[in-house]
Amino acid sequence: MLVNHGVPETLMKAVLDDCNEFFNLPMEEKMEFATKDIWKPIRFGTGVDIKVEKFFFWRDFLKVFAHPEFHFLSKPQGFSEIAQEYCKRCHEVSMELLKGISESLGFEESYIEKAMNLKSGFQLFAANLYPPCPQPELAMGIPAHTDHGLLTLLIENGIGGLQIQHNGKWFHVNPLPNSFLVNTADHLEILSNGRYKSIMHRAVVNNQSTRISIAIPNGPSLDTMVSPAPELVDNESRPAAYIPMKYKDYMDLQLDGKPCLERVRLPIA
Ligand SMILES: O=C(O)CCC(=O)C(=O)O
Ligand SMILES: [Fe+2]
Repeated sequence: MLVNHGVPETLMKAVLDDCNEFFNLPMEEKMEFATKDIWKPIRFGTGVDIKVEKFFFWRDFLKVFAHPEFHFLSKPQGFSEIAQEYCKRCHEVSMELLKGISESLGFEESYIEKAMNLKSGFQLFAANLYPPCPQPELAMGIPAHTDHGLLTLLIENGIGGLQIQHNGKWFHVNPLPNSFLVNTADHLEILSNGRYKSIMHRAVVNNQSTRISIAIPNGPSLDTMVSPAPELVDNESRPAAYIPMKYKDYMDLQLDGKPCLERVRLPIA
């Protein structure tokens, strides 16, 4: 949980309000952006009422590519400007955190920025809507997963629902007002050769209030080949635990819905 991050409270509130307005648009207007193609820069999806195995998935989402090129929608009015400013501030916060993380791994502060080509890093604006669900015990907002990228900055509208897994158990996360929840993600685990772990998380739903969350994953540039940092690999004592893969190709792995990290993790002795 990150506080004192310098991103104005008014901006965080404005971007959540605009997401609420977007989700309140008539379904036909949102369905213009409905696609299963993950490479479309603006993508809307609705999962409410879709049953997968024994659960309903109770979530609508909007995903927009925000960096290196900023795409956005023209509705609701003013959303694009607010979201652009918000994404820029999140990019700055994640760059700062990654400087500290570089140092914690024994590198100079710009190591991750350079190695992952963050000047043209891929950033996504991902808003989630979880309407009240009449039978929350039969539904899941978003199933257990880890995020791609390096760091995800998450905020919500004061209604809880996020859970993270620790030692095989699920824990509710109750963020402080105006804080960011920062999740370490798959490519930080790969780059650090497992020193940082990608956080397994999910979102549950409730039968009272509508929850909105905004996740901003910040990743390498799409054509960066990501592998464990050579300085953190020692063939005798600490062999590379992940196979190298371009970030873009890793994103394509998501298409079949299986956990991607398992596909690049090597069984090490
Ligand atoms: O809504 C949440 O708290 C989690 C959202 C999430 O994990 C995601 O969008 O990747
Ligand atoms: Fe996530």
